[in-house]
Order: sequence, then C-alpha cells, then structure tokens
Amino acid sequence: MSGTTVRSVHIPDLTDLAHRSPSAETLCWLRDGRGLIGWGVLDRLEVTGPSAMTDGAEWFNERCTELEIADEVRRPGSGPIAFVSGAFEPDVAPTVFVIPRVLIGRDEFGSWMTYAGERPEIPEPHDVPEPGEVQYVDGDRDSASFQRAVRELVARIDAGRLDKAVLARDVYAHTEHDLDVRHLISRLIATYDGCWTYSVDGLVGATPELLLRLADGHVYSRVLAGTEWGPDAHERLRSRKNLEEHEYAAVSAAAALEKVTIRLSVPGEPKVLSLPNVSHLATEIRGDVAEGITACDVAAAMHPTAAVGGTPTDIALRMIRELEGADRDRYAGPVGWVDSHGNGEFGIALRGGIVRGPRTIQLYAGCGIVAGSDPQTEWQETEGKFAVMRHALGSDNLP
Ligand SMILES: C=C(O[C@H]1C=CC=C(C(=O)O)[C@@H]1O)C(=O)O
Repeated sequence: MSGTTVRSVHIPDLTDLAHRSPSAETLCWLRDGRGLIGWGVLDRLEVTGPSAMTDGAEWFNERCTELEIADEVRRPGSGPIAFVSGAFEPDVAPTVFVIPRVLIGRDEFGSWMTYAGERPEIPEPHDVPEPGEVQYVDGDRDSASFQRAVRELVARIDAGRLDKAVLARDVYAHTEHDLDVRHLISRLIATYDGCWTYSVDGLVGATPELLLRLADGHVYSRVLAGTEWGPDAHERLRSRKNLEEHEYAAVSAAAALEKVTIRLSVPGEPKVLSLPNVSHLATEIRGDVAEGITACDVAAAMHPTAAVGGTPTDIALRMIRELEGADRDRYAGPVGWVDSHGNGEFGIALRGGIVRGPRTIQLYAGCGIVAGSDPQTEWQETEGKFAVMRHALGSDNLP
C-alpha cells in the first residue's frame, strides 16, 4: 500500500448511490440519499481485544501516513476512510476495519468519488438478484425459552442485583437464492430512509440509533430506548416503565460523553421517534469534543450504552452472557466509518443481521428489561424489530 495515491474528486451529484456498487461485497453507510458507498478492499484489519476500536484506529492512521493523499473535496468523509464494524464484546469477537479501494460519497453539498490508483468509471445504476423464498428458523431461543430468560432477569432486577439489561435473541433466515447485500440495502433505504443503512463485512441492517456523529469537533448522539407499536403507541411510550428504561440509556450515554467532551447539552425530556415498524423514546445529545479526540475514541468511550447493555454495565453484561444464549458477535456493536482527520459516524448495529453463508443470514433483535417488563410483550417487541430485516428479505408485513 505504501506510496499508493488516494484521490477524492468532485463528481456530478448522484441521488442513487445505493444502486451504483458493482460488487456484492458492498460497504455502505447511507441515510436519506446521503452517505458513503464503497467497494474493493485496499486494506483490511480484524482486531480482537479490549481496546480493539482504538487499536484499529491506530492501524488506520498508520495506513493513512503511508498513502499519498490528494483530496480536492476536503469534507468529513473525503480522503481515505475506513468502514468499521465493532464487536459487541471486543475481547471476544473481532472488530473489522475495511479501507475501500473505491468510494462514492454524498452530503448536502454534492457528491465525490475517492479511489486508490487509476480513476475508475462511475458505475451505472443496476438491479441485483432477489433472494426468493425465505425460511425463518429460531436460533438459540424460541418463544418459551426467551420468555423464561426475561422472567429470570426480572426476578434478578426485583432482587436488587441490577436495574436494567438488554436481552436479545437470534433468528436464521435461509433464502432460496444466493443473498446479495445490495438487494437488502436497496429495500432498507426505500422503507427505512430515516435510519442509517449499513453494510460492513457481512453485517447489514438499518439502525435508527446513532451512537455518534463527529464532524469538526462537534459531536451528536441519538439515544433510543423504550419501544411501543400499534394504536396509542405515543401515549404508551410515556409510561413509567418506558421512561425509566430510556433514562438508563440516556444517562449512560451522557456519562460516557462527558469524559471526552468539553461542552455537552443533554435535554431533560426524551422525544418520540416514529418508524414504520415501531416508535421509540429518543434523546438527542450534542457537544464539543476535547482536542485530538476522534470518532473511534468516542465510540470506544460510549460502547456499550444501556440501550444495548444495561445498568450497571458490568453486571448487565454478565447477565446477558449467562441468560442470552447466542453469541452477539457484531450485533449491537458500533458500525460506521472514520476518516483520516478523525471525523466519523457510528450507529449501533441494530435491526440487522450477519451473513453466515451464501443463503443464510443470522438476524438479531433485543429489548431492554427493567422491573415490570412482561415476557410476552418483550417477545412481541423483538418480533416488531425483526420486521425491518424480514422486510429487507422480501416480506411486506409490518407488525
Ligand atoms: C436492542 C435493540 O433496540 C434498542 C434500541 C432502541 C430501543 C430498545 C428498547 O426499547 O428495548 C433497545 O434498547 C434492538 O433493536 O435489537
């Protein structure tokens, strides 16, 4: 890679990024027609260990110092970038960094292309094959065993051992034809355009939860917890149980952000976020980071918030390991991108799955358990969250 030139150049504005990738190994971070889509691998790292996120960032910075960089665009996301998918438990599963060979980016000012070596043609938009019939098979937990785990967790909360933990379950989707993540991406962006559609190294989904955006020293985070669906969902979101469940997540995110920011603004009351499948309570946090802090530093400081872990974090993680069954791998980890200036965006990898074979994807969904959580309702909530990927795989049903 040493001596390779990476160039970013302005190109005519493209509104259909998702349909341009010529590769089934598409890397993507897209929301509402803006974001990044990449293909080809200039370099790649898999790293495991408690500091995987910052170790990977160091590796990326070293790669950048070896490159010749010619960036005429000079905006967050231009120049060399790495797509990143972090493990939920970084000392157990690998965190992946991928520097694409070619990338098209788009923001409010227009589009650009970044490439290593010779300038490629801009690919024409094209259709990709559909997966055909899909069969769903429960993973480690069926309805009864998931509800048993919820009941056990509520008993431990009632006994005062912890306040909250997020329990997840997995489902395997087996498809008739080979899976092409570009098909999933195009279905996700069409319906969940207010979410961040991601695809990194087989992890694909559309998350409504932004762990952080860091651009020119300003940080923004959208914390979600508390879920309802169906009639009167907005009123029911204001229940004591939902507000409490949300509060743990917002407090944990703000406490982590405090360590890396010099200014922080946290609203006192959550808002309601409506999605096609469910609605959530949402807290939007804004701040300014201390000098030299990068998006990977902020992601490492924040993960896992109580939106996916619990309160207190260490006890919740122990309970999750004990009660959950399936290994989370990169589900509920930070997913996104970072550039050579430390700007970046990371979602929490929710409402998605991990491709496990040419015709198999393992889907995950979880929900926050607090005192008073009802096992049957929590099961239904995971069903509502699986709707995102079921839709991406071809179903037209929403819960
Ligand atoms: C853990 C998930 O969602 C989290 C994010 C928003 C709302 C949540 C809830 O209400 O339980 C979860 O904390 C998931 O989608 O798998």
